[in-house]
Amino acid sequence: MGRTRTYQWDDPAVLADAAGRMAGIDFLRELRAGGLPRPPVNHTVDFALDEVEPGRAVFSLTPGEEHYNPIGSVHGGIFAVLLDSAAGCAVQSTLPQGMAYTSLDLTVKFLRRITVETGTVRAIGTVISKGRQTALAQAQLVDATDRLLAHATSSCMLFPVPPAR
Ligand SMILES: CC(C)(COP(=O)(O)OP(=O)(O)OC[C@H]1O[C@@H](n2cnc3c(N)ncnc32)[C@H](O)[C@@H]1OP(=O)(O)O)[C@@H](O)C(=O)NCCC(=O)NCCSC(=O)Cc1ccccc1
Repeated sequence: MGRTRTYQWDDPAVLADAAGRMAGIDFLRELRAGGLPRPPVNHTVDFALDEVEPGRAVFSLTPGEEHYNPIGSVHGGIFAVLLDSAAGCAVQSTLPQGMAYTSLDLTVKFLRRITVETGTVRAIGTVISKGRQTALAQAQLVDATDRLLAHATSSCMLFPVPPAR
C-alpha cells in the first residue's frame, strides 16, 4: 500500500433533473462548460468530456496506476467506461428536450494495451444510425498519435423522459 487517492463528487440528482429538462446538446454543452456538476463516475475514474457537437462526443483520460488490472495494464472496464460514455453521449447530443436514452449493449474490441506510458487517450463517439426507438453509435479509443487502441459499437434505446416521481 502507500498510494492513495481521494476525491469528491456532487449530488447526482441535480444532474439527472437537468438532463430531463434540456435538449441533449444543450445539456452536454453546459456540462462541458462546467455549468453543471460533473457526473460522479467522472470523478471516480477521472475522465472528462472534452468536445461535443450534434452526433459526436469526445472524452479523455490520462491513465494512472489506479486504473490498472492485476496483469500490469489498464483494466478493460476503464476502456469500456470511456467508450460507453462517448457512444452514449454522441446519441444524447441528437435528442430533443423530452427524450431520454440508455445504452442497451456495448461490444468492445481491445486492440492495444494501455499503460501509464501511453499518455492521454481519447474516446471519440459518433452516431451511425438513429431511428425512432433505437440508435446505433460507435466509438474509437485513440492515443495522442491517433493510433487505434480500441473500438466499440453500442445500441441505445430512446424513450420519453419519465415523469418525475
Ligand atoms: C496483444 C493483443 C491482444 C493482440 O495483438 P494483435 O492483434 O496480434 O496485434 P499486434 O501483433 O499488431 O499487436 C498490437 C500491439 O500489441 C503489442 N503486443 C503484441 N503481443 C503482446 C504481448 N504478448 N504482450 C504485450 N504486448 C503485446 C504489440 O507489440 C503491438 O504494439 P506495438 O505496435 O508494437 O506498439 C492486442 O490486441 C492487445 O494488446 N489488446 C489490448 C488488450 C487489453 O489491453 N485488454 C484490456 C486489459 S485486460 C483486462 O483488464 C481483463 C482483466 C481483468 C482483471 C484481471 C485480469 C484481466
